[in-house]
Amino acid sequence: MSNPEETKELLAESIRTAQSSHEYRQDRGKLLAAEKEGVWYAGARAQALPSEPRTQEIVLRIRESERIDPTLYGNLPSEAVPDSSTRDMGGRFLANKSRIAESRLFKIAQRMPKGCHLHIHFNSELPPEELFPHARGSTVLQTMHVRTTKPLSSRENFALAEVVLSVLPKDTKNSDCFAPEYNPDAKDPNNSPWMLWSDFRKSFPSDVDCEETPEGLDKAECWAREKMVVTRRNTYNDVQTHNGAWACFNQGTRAFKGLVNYESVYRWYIGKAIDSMVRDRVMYAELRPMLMDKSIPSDDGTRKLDLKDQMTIICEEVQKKRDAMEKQGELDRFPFGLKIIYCTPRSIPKPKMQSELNDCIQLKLQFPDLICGFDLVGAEDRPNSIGFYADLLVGFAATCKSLKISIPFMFHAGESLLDTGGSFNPDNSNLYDALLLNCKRIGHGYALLKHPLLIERYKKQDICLELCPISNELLHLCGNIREHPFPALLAAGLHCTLNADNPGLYRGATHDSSSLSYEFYQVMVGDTRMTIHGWKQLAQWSIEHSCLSAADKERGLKIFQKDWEEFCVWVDDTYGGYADNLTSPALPNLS
Ligand SMILES: O=c1[nH]cnc2c1ncn2[C@@H]1O[C@H](CO)[C@@H](O)[C@H]1O
Repeated sequence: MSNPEETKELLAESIRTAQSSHEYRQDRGKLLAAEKEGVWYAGARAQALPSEPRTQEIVLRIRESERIDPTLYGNLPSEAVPDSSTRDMGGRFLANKSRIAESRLFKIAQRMPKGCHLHIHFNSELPPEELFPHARGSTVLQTMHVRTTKPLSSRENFALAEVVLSVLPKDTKNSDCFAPEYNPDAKDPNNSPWMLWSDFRKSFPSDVDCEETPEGLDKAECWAREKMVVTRRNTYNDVQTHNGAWACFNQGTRAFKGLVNYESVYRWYIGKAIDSMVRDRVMYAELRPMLMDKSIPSDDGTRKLDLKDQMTIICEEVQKKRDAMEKQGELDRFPFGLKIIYCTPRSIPKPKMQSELNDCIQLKLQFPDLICGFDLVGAEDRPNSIGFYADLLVGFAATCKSLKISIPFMFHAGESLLDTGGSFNPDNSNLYDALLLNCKRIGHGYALLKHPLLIERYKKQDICLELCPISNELLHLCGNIREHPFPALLAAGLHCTLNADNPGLYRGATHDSSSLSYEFYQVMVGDTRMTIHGWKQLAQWSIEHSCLSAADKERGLKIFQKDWEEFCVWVDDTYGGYADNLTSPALPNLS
């Protein structure tokens, strides 16, 4: 033990060291500067407009003031237990939804030019609230049918039953879903489980409770809607599991399909989907329809429209929209139309996969400018892995090469916490096969951080990640955006884009058509290191990694640059004064 004199001397010495610790502070400054220099959005920052630091300052001031604003989030650390009106900024998406609607930061995210939307399932751009009015409309009044997987004769069955909508000829034999003797078997050729949707709506009891009752929908529609969309109750309830969330979601997509897949609405949908993207400041999209179902019905249910008919409708409606926009002098808002990524389920046997691959090539030959990729869909924790089909996929790539056509793979890969390709063996991870099969981009890539070698290889092969953060939360990969690995994936140097995946099913009960705006909002509140240079970089990558031609990409980037300039001016004009008057804490220097 040292004597008191020695202790005194040591303490005096340490105070002297602290006073002369400039060196430490300098080292620390250098360390931070080095990290900032190599930050993932350095490219966008290097080309920032002179006005961008100002935009950055406004956005940060607003974000940080909204974090502590008691009417929005109220995230002030305190010993007092906060009241039930507080929410975490970057907490659960659906719980925060009503706050986001009030947020200035969200309004800025809505106004921001987004570039391209590269990962969105075809049916889910629009919410069910916009589709139900069509399903009760005159053209399908006699033909829109419904079946349930249980008789709706007890309260319990209302909760348990799955629902499917479909347009069928008007002479379809009608059943009564509400009768105790209702037979739901859809596979038995001697049974017709279908009930006319208009009868179903009339017979629907008035005392069935729904979690959400969006304006304009009747009881039956609210009930059916809840079988389709992800709600707070079905995703956040404390006994929900990962598989449970996926099962609900899959039931939802099966139910939802019937609302979009008939001739008049399919046609109407294309234009409306484009309108919604334009409002969301998206300039181009690559949509993913599930094309294993080969046809959709005409409104009277008597004709079948095959894949060629469907693709023709898409081309016609895109052209109509282009013509209308050109007339308004607004073609730059959606200059390249749409492209289609052929999707088929990962659950099918090999011979079926072979015929799907053949169908994809046929469709590409018929619609060379429309078909731009091939993907496998469905939960990755269920069979099959991509590797299971490797021979067929290698053969497909070789066939495309000899036909001189390009159909790059854009597989869902790494959208999993198990990362075992639907097996018990981590060696079956889809992330290996996505690399070896030369994917142009992958859907999600959530699990990629587990593979440092793959990270390097993905970068080398310039494989872009289509991140879908809200989808990942709602399907139980993470608890909220702050737990999502996007900051680490970006910091690892991977090129990423932001995507809404299934916005029509993820939006909650609000009549608004934003989809990508929510994703951009989420990353800004999900990581304190996100900046508007980061926003811009993500949008620019979405153009660079799209399937547009080199000339279109160049044009797209030019349009984006002009839109970005206007955006920065708009932010200052609209929120500059407001932000200057905020008395928020000292802001971090992120520029
Ligand atoms: O995030 C996803 N991962 C994998 N499959 C998906 C995802 N979202 C939708 N689907 C699947 O795509 C088909 C058409 O929508 C549906 O089968 C749905 O389950």
